Amino acid sequence: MAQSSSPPFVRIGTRGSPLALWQAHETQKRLAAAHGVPLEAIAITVIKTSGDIIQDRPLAEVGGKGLFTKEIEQALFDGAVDLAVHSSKDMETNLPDGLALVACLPREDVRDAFICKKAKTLAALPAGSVVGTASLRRGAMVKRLRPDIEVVSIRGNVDTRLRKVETGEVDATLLAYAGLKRLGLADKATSLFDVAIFLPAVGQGAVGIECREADTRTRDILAAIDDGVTRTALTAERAFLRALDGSCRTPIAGHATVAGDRLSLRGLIVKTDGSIAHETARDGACAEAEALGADAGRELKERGGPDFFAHL
Ligand SMILES: NCc1[nH]cc(CCC(=O)O)c1CC(=O)O
Repeated sequence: MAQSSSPPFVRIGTRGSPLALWQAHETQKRLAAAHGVPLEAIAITVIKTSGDIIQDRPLAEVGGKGLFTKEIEQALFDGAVDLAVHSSKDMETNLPDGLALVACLPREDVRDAFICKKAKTLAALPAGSVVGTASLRRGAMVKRLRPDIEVVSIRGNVDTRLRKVETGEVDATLLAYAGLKRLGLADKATSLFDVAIFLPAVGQGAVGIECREADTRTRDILAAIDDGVTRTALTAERAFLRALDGSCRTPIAGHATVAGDRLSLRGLIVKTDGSIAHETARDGACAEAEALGADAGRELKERGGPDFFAHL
């Protein structure tokens, strides 16, 4: 039945994958609670991105992670939505001029999960086993830890990847534990990698919210749900990535933690074949998050040299 409704309080743009929808609904819930408005007052618009459409080729080949955000960012520019909710891991290193990452939801567990029916851990997997992953970082780290294991590229959403293990198409895969938890699939994780040996991707487990930089109304609305600790960690991690010029094509890992007003960051670059890795760390004041991250990134860029990622 047609119903005259007042304009929405604010409008969210999101991809349509199950994980993206979870993130959009979580943002909607938090905004509704923080501002005392009904859920229905916060519109959710699902936007199909090129990344959702091109499913058959590895992401690094078809143009990287901008593919998952471009159409949503266009909707922001067009004024069709006010804010975009992303897995911050999938956000481009350099956002388009006029857009900004202004808020974060509290971070989920950052660890990578090992999913396998044949062994409890990567270390216990028989030589010659096949690990499927879409992530260059995970592939390179698997090679580094287990050069005797074959890494193949698989794409698709979380369900698709789990099915490939289930059907035996691959012996194991690695997924963000955060995504599994959010989808109610935590029990699919066979084991979890300690961050000390398997450093997560920049932004892993953190939901990032983007809006038009000059849109002070939306920025004020988002400030009410922003998790400052997560945003500080993300600031350091993303500055690290930016200094390295990281895209989906480069196996880079980075993870920051915050305790009080102090921040610790670890960063790593690794060759796709796992043969060489360089790692660094920074500790400092949260207020220096950006500078600490950038400094760590510059160090690794220098240590890696100009050809570190060149063979890709
Ligand atoms: N690239 C896909 C993607 N983007 C965010 C997550 C997981 C959730 C998160 O890290 O916040 C995933 C799936 C995965 O890496 O397993």
